Amino acid sequence: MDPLLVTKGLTRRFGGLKAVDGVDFTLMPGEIRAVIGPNGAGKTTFVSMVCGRVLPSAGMILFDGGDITDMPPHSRVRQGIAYTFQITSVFPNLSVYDNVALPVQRTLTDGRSRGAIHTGVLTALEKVGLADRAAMQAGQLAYGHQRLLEVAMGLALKPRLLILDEPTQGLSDAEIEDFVRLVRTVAEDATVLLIEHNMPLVMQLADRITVFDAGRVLAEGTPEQIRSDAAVQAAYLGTGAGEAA
Ligand SMILES: Nc1ncnc2c1ncn2[C@@H]1O[C@H](COP(=O)(O)OP(=O)(O)OP(=O)(O)O)[C@@H](O)[C@H]1O
Repeated sequence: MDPLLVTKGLTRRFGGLKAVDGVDFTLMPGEIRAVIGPNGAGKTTFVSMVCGRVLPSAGMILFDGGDITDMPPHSRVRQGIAYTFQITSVFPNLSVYDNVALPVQRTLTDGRSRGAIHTGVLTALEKVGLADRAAMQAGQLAYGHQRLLEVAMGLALKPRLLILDEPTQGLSDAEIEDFVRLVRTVAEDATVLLIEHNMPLVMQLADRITVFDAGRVLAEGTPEQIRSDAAVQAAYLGTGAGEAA
């Protein structure tokens, strides 16, 4: 099987700081990959380069074998890279339904078939458990539900790669359980790249974990391998990141 995503020597400098420093990374199709690491380790900068919001200072990004390093973000979306970010991107004055209808329209070649839009919106909302809130104004949703709406907006693009940046931030324990189920469902059709600070969730959900530290990959492996990695424990797990961060 060929990798879905590869980065080679991926680097991003901000002034004198190397936020991401020569990262070689490979993601196989169908994987659920978690990216973990201390605050400021470069996780968000890394995934931002994958989706095109931040341009690399050096290095290369391959998606499904093709070089996307210089491709604009909207073209990457068309290739199947969808992302949700820490800062909520829902339109608060639109309904939940209309928020999801926007990305659904982007996936339709004619863009106007009401039936196809309706089906696409409901499928995405049902996956995240928000179908019964379709008529609500998005800004009236609880914070956790707004995060789920973002995931629905990402799913509506029918991505091959779904990038989630701290999706469980602000979710209750019950919502996190639903989220775990949701990601497993998503992973039946797509590859998931997840930045997440909730370690029990990462250990439970990820097939593999990549640990960032100071812009570099400190370790990579299965949850068991990462849990027992001394360098990871010293840099991260030992610092109480399991409870908080
Ligand atoms: N646009 C920017 N301009 C300057 N410095 C930046 C910019 N974006 C990120 N940085 C710096 O790059 C480093 C990596 O930041 P990044 O947000 O990628 O880390 P992170 O691992 O995602 O952290 P967190 O867990 O806090 O989200 C940090 O030192 C940060 O201050």
